[in-house]
Amino acid sequence: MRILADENIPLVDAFFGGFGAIRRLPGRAIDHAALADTEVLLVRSVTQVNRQLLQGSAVRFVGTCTIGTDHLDLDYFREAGIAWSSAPGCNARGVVDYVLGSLLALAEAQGVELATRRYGVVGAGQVGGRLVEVLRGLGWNVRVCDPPRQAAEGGDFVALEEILAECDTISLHTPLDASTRHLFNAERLAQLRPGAWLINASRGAVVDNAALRALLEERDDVEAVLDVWEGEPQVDPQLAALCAIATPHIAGYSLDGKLRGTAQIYQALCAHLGQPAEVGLNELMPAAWLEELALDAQTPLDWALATLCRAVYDPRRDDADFCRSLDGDAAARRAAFDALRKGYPVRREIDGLRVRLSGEAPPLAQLVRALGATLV
Ligand SMILES: NC(=O)c1ccc[n+]([C@@H]2O[C@H](COP(=O)([O-])OP(=O)(O)OC[C@H]3O[C@@H](n4cnc5c(N)ncnc54)[C@H](O)[C@@H]3O)[C@@H](O)[C@H]2O)c1
Ligand SMILES: O=C(O)[C@H](O)[C@H](O)COP(=O)(O)O
Repeated sequence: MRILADENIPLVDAFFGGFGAIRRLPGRAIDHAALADTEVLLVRSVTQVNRQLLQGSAVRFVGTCTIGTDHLDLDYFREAGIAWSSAPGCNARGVVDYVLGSLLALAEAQGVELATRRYGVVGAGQVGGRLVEVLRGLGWNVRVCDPPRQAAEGGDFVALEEILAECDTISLHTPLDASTRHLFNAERLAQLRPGAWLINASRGAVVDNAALRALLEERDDVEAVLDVWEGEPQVDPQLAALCAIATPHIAGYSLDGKLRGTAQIYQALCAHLGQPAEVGLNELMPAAWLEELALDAQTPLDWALATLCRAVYDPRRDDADFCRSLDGDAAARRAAFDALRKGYPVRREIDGLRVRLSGEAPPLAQLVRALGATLV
């Protein structure tokens, strides 16, 4: 079996070596000619996989080691009888950690208490659902907007208008499709509350980037955190400069998330071929460099939150690296966007931490549990 894989998919040999010959290419260089006699195509989000790429090729299975599927033409796959799989939830925790780190950075810069803010989560699937659980576990005031889930399940959801009217911290976690493109357009952006924080780590085009830039130029009180951009890898440097935190689509880039993505696609390919999945992720996942922390029972809650989250990940470093890369011309900026992603340092997930509490401290214990970490 001939396999072509994006060079940024980790552990390709370990998982797929048993199936046959593997070639690797940068994701953006995968074109029709490169497919040659490829039967299994393994991609990440930067390869547009559609009729133009696949028609007339030997590809019978497409696996994307990502959560997002907006780069796949699923209608064409159906029409052409091409099997496919994505990796639902693989890096959702990394995005939650990114949002937590961004909130901490904004709170510190403005001298506000995170517990006093009102949170609105738009899209409560793999990522947003986990985020809601963490924020509510911390005891914070959270409203959730997810019309498809509301229609299917009923329950405790609110309209987007209520999020805009009531929440001063809004985090976007919808897929990108025709119904969510420019969900946050000029009109909705204009409704952001005074002092609002808007976080987008979903897909760039969920927010009208030109309208957001115009809003940020006009309103000093609004803060934006953007991990995703319209037109990636091209980013509007003026918009990035106006953001409190700007990063090159790395919110979900935990090592755990990337490896889970590869493992999930391996399992999907095994299922497609009717073979047992013999390679396991547990044996391949490296130990974290920091696994256990001790917290004194007297530690103030806000210090404990910042210490635990930042022990694992602080997006301000990614923001600093990205902002330095925005000085060059357009071609240099595009190259830097991809280079920062390709050379991304190893980052683990907050819920992998074990926390030892010295003494009885129920609120601290609750905080540790809310973060998904383990109390020992
Ligand atoms: N920045 C990153 O590194 C990164 C990493 C992972 C995922 N993502 C992106 O995050 C987004 C969420 O991923 P996910 O795994 O949670 O997806 P998901 O499909 O599990 O959940 C999306 C949720 O959004 C809801 N939704 C759909 N349309 C909506 C609308 N108009 N308003 C409100 N809710 C709506 C759906 O019902 C669903 O519950 C996707 O766009 C994905 O591509 C980005
Ligand atoms: O959809 C996803 O899983 C994420 O956006 C993912 O982190 C994208 O990373 P990429 O595939 O571009 O490396």
